[in-house]
Amino acid sequence: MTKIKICGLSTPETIEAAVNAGATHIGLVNYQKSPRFVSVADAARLRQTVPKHVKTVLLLVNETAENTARAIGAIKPDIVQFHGGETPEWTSLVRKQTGLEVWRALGVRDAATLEKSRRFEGAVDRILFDSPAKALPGGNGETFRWDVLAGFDHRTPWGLAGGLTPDNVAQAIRETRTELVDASSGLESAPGVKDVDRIAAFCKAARSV
Ligand SMILES: O=C(O)c1ccccc1N[C@@H]1O[C@H](COP(=O)(O)O)[C@@H](O)[C@H]1O
Repeated sequence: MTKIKICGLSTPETIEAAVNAGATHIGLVNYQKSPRFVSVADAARLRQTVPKHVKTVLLLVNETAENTARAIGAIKPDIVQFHGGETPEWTSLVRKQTGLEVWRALGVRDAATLEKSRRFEGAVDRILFDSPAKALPGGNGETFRWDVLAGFDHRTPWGLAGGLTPDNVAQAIRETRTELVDASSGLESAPGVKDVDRIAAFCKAARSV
């Protein structure tokens, strides 16, 4: 069964909707420029509402060591997702010091950029292939050419992100054979406002494959 991460949740109601729809992971975005930003204090409260069988992913972008430690200590996520320019040395260090699962997002432009993921072998638990950064480093609602992933020799577990919606997620899974899908802005009625019906439709479509 494909793992499903619903990211950028900011209310107990939408977390409950994602859990009830079958999400395996929920994401909390602690990045101030995002319309999905949740403060450390709010994220810590929201995290308490997530049942144990669902993993909580804390998304950070180019944070300082101090802020990273503070956020992890307060929120106690299961997974930390780095979505900026974090180095393999940094992801490795966080992984070792916290014992948490660590993911790193990479923007895919073409086949050559996939080679970049090699740098993170042994330094992360999962690579998230996303569209290249635009106004935001992620959460831009844009897909990339999934065929670029075809034939790539993945040596690290990976997931697919970038512009996934209830309408394209089944095709994305069939085409890429990804074991995890991650969606955010495609499940909203307005920037930062998650739509519970779209969350349910997304999970249903992902589980149908
Ligand atoms: O969601 C955001 O605002 C965000 C901000 C900064 C970095 C990443 C962000 N979101 C992540 O980007 C991918 C793709 O999102 P989308 O489905 O295209 O909207 C996903 O991992 C989001 O969690």
